[in-house]
Amino acid sequence: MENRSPYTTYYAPLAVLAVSHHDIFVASLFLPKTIYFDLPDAPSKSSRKALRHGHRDASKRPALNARPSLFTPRPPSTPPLTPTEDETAVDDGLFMNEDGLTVQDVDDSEFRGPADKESPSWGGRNFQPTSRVDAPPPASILEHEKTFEKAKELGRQGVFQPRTSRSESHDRVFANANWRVVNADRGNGGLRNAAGAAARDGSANEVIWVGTLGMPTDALNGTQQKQDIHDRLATEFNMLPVFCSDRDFDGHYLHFCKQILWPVFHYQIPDNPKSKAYEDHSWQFYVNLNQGFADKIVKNWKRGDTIWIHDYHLLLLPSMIRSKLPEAKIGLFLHVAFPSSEVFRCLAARKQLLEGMLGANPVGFQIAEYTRHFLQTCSRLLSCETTSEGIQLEDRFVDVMNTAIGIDSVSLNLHRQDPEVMKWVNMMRDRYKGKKIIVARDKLDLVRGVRQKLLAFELFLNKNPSWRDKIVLIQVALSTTEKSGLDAAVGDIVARINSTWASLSYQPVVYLKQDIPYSQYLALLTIADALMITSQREGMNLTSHEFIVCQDGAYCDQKHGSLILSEFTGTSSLFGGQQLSVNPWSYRECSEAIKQAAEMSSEERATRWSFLREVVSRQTGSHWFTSFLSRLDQSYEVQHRHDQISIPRLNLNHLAKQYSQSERRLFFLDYEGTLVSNERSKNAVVSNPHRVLAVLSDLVYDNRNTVFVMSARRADELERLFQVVPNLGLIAENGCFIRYPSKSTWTEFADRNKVTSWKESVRSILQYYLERTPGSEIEDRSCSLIFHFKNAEDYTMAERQASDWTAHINESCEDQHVHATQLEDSVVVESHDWTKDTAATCIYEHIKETKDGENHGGQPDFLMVVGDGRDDEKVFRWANKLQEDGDVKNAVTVTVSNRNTEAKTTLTQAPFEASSKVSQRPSDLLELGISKLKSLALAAAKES
Ligand SMILES: O=P(O)(O)OC[C@H]1O[C@H](O[C@H]2O[C@H](CO)[C@@H](O)[C@H](O)[C@H]2O)[C@H](O)[C@@H](O)[C@@H]1O
Repeated sequence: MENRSPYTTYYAPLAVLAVSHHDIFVASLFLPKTIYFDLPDAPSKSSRKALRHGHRDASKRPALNARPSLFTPRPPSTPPLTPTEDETAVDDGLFMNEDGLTVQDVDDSEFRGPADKESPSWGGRNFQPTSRVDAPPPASILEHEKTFEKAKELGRQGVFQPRTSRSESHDRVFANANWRVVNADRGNGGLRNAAGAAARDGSANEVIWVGTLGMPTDALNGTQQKQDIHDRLATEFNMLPVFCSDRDFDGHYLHFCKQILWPVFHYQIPDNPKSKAYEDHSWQFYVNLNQGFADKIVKNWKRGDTIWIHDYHLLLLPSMIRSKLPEAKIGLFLHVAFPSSEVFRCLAARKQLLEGMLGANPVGFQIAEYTRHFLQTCSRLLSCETTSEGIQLEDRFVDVMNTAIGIDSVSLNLHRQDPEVMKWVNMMRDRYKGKKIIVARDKLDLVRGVRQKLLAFELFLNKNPSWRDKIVLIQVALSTTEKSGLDAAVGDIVARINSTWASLSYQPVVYLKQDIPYSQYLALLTIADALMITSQREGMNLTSHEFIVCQDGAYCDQKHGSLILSEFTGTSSLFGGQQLSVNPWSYRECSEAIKQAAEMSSEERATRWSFLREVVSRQTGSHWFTSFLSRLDQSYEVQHRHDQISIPRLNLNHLAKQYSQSERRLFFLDYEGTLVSNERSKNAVVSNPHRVLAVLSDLVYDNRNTVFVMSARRADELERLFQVVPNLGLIAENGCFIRYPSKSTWTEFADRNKVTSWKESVRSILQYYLERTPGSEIEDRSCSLIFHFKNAEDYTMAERQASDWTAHINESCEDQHVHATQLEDSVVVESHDWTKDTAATCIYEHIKETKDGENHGGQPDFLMVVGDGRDDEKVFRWANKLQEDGDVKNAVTVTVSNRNTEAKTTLTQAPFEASSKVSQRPSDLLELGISKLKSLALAAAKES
């Protein structure tokens, strides 16, 4: 351990963890390690070392003083001595940057291999097995219904993928080859760096990684080798490999993730009319792969362990694990953007995906915008109750929060000291002397906006011809699995700019369609006058952070370069406007930003840079890693405490004792769903109102009792219902109106002007939907508006759209303190200002102040609240607090529902009762309880 390089991400051996504590499983699609097979005809490690150490064919090697080919004028070419693909990512001690860029440990001082040279296609490397499937299927699959028909005929599920002609001998070669564990060249470098930094800083325990090897593994099926690989990774590297079939991986990653989720999460809706079919066909693979992860984690989990799931590849995993391990501590962090609900709803599997995510607690996002979108999407698509903090499910609360990832400057600074970086800094400084340099390194997919950037640069040159010869754009483009024709389009633009503006000594765009070694990458960030990011959407963008660190002037006099940054990146929202923020869709704006960057005074650059440096230093990867884990602990603690306190059933004997010992009693009894079954429920059995009335009459007979019934109904309806119990107090329209016992007048709490104003706004929205939903109607109550769609001609459609109407009102009318709630056949809109608990508080204060004995007055020493709905929870909380504060001697709060609650007792059926033949409904149970109180009350009355 002591000898490990400071650059190396450290993964402690499993044995150490086993004795110490609870484990942290970090589930991410790709493990930080993969396997290199030493095949008979592949270069051995020693021969590869020899290559790196200069024993390569001398005729192909440039002289030491040769100009670095990276920046040789046209055609842009590969840097000298670029090792072949199979040499990449094979040395231990690699460092990853955000995009999974592999970088050699600088201990290996002579080797400067390329990083992730061409983002090798899955199964496309010659030191690893080939996939059993052809991936991806050609785009033409969408044009040929017949292909699907044929697949169906053959009884196959999923994407129709012809078998490759891979031979049996291929499998045998790999089954018998020697192998080594090497650093993986794909995956989330930002996450790995953060985990490594947190471990180094001692602020988080080492983790057990769970992921795939990022290579086809069917060829290893049934071999001892597969088991050995598994065991070695588990025991020596703390990594649990998930082996899934090549077909599942292919369908999951290349199809569902890359063709459906990645574009949609970045606002690019697949517009092929047949892409729905495409999505359906790859969905099952997404499910299968997630299930593979779930099985692996469930098998290895023990009580107290933490599970932290990462990114859009594994969205079903939280609920898959939750269903097997209800008590597990599970967190989910989404690294990519989360789109607006309007975009997310285009996904066919939208509900499954959201429900999958909600198995976690907490769910984390990079920035507030994504959190907001997620909350809105859940509210709209799942019709669940949301607050700014999270989502209230029936049985638990899911915290939703944002905490942005950062970089590890410590490690980055160590790498910057590498003499190789200095070598490249010096070369490039000389090469571009007197010129402004704009740099960029992006994946070449539509989302990253490389095309827009080049067009903006072209516009800049067109508008500012005086800058010819004085400015260069160096664009590094990493290839992706995306097949979009973008490649050719970008190539054309580069050619056009260069052919228009180049001279014998000047090439305006240096375009490298390949990745570059890390040392060159760092050198580029160091010598640049500006970094230009024009992503159309991006979860964060850590290249910007790395750029800021490299611009401190420590290794180059060129410093404090400008950051031209798309406003659609997560990073943009953190940088307080000190970046040159651009809308990548506006070429004009981007070209002006280039001009501004090129002409900015050094004072202004310094001021902006200092601010950005401060943000980057504060928001580190290590901090992100530990703060998410501590938030996960907190969420779990709260949840667990709640689960642990199993709410006791109401003890009637104890209640009777409290009752008989008290002198002034105050009752708040909810009506719908509590005293009578909820008529909204499809299976409702309406209670016998006469029995309810009889029980209430008995209760109010004792003048030490003051009883209020709380209801959503209108005042006149309640009056009619309870006219035979005049001594009963009533709360109508969920707290807007109160009628005290024995009074005939109502007190209204709502401010009429306010009500009129919010109703106007809400009515105009409802009116719009009313006109488009024949059969629906708007009910105008004094303090609420109700949109009824029970009789809608197309009920199914109305029911489906109700969550959108609800969300629309909640978004538009937030400032007016109103809230819309979707019920079974209606959407109810009412004010936040007057609720059941505000009414209960008023009544309590009023009764307290009223002279003892006069009109049920005097300080209550017994308070009972019974209810079932979410709106009753606040009344429970209020009553519990009165007891805690010593204001009321006995406060009894009772729920008659199964939701998680603040009530101290429940009247729901215990499991054994539920199975008994004569099962009772909550309202019956309450009647029983009240009947018992009635007898006590009568007995007490007789005694006195
Ligand atoms: O291409 P994939 O294998 O599907 O992975 C998606 C990307 O994951 C990583 O980027 C994401 O996380 C970064 C760190 O939180 C964040 O800055 C970025 O915006 C996210 O997209 C990885 O760095 C990329 O290379 C992957 O493409």
